Amino acid sequence: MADLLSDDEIEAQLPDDWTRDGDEIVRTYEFDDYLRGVNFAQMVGEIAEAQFHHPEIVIRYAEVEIRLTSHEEGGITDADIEMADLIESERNA
Ligand SMILES: C[C@H](O)[C@H](O)[C@H]1CNC2=NC(N)=NC(=O)C2=N1
Repeated sequence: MADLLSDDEIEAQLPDDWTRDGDEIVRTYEFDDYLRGVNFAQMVGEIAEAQFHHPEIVIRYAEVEIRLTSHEEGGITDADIEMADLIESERNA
């Protein structure tokens, strides 16, 4: 079981454009159309399966919101930061 990160650790490790919302880290990505968002959500799902760490994904018209938390630990851990970093890498690939 991973350790919960401190407030300072979260602030220091949060990737650009991600924000903290209580026990979650969150980012909303914008797209030119709905299906690009759907395809992005599929890619995030594949990363989540590979990491066995699953975000909440909300697909809206031309935007996708990703929320990450570590349910078993009850807060934000390295696994959430790593997922955010991996999603950023894929989004910017
Ligand atoms: C049983 C438990 O759900 C699994 O061990 C994994 C699956 N994916 C997960 N995803 C997230 N975000 N947090 C978890 O604690 C988690 N646990």
